[in-house]
Amino acid sequence: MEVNWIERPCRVVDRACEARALARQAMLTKPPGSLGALESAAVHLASLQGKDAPSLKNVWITVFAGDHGVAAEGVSAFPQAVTGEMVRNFARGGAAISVLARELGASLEVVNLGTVNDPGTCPGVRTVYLAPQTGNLAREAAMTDAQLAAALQAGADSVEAAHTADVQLFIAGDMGIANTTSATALACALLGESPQDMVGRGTGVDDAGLARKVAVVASALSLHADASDAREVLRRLGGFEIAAMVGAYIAAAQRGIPVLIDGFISSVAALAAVRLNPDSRCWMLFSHRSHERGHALVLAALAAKPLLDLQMRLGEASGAASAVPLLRLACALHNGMATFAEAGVSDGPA
Ligand SMILES: Cc1cc2ncn([C@H]3O[C@H](COP(=O)(O)O)[C@@H](O)[C@H]3O)c2cc1C
Ligand SMILES: O=C(O)c1cccnc1
Repeated sequence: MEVNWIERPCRVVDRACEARALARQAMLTKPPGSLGALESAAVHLASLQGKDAPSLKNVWITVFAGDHGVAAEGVSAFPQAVTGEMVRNFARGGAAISVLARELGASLEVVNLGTVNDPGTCPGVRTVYLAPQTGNLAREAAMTDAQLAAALQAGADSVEAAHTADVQLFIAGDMGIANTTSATALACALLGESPQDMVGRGTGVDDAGLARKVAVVASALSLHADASDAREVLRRLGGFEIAAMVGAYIAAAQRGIPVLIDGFISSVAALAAVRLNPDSRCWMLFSHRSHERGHALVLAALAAKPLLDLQMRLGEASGAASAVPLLRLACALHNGMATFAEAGVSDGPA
């Protein structure tokens, strides 16, 4: 039987290029390590791109959208109709990620996997219709096997389009009212954490909403406690857009395209991707620490140190997009600084 594509090997990272990048950093006119995370990011990008001069000229962003049945439990501060409305807003260029993508000169693709409030055909939106929404994970499995497979494939298809466009970085973003509930349940199940330690306010639920969210995640975890592996956990507790992000992260690692992880939702998808295909972890850079409560535990489980902590809690890939200018600076420093020898600056101990 053919191995499921999810399990196929990831591209091997270029360790010789990494060693050359580390050696170059040591020769640049600065005390070793003084540019901190900008140094390690440049070295990481060089090793992933297999280029002595890493570049982030062409950046690709896909926002995956999908609705969640669990919204019916009153776990979001906003109505479910917002998901479809925001798809239209992305298409018209008015969302935060639309502005950020324009500023970065990045390609922005929107993939609608199914919303209750159907935005219809919008320019720049690829529709991969799975259902109006997932099943309510507090009462049933979120997805069927076929829906999960199609969502994973939708993510891989975006990576294929990005590959054809010859991009140097892939960013995935999420849009789906109630998806912090889904992502939190998924993270709790994958990490064995308790809902009390993970559930946050998402779009800004009040204390009663927070208590409801904790109860919903707790009952979902007991309902799906017999889920046998990471794929089944993802099928039962995930969302269309979250599964598409998982598929995209794994496909990018297999294609050899570095990915920049966004906030909480994106990191939970990254965690699921790593559980399904552990070598995909090498291809991930982490952009920011979200204000959403559970993010710290998810980042710790991935041994991830994000570049920024701006108290952002939006999703849509907005945190990742905000970190791109820093990564571009990291590349420019790596490629453009003079070495001690070139500049005639003394590099030895005093
Ligand atoms: C106008 C608007 C734009 C958004 N863009 C991203 N999100 C973010 O908030 C939602 C998750 O939070 P919760 O679980 O509390 O519903 C997701 O749609 C996520 O992408 C938005 C939310 C709203 C309201
Ligand atoms: O960090 C995130 O991804 C996030 C946080 C709150 C709401 N939506 C997304």
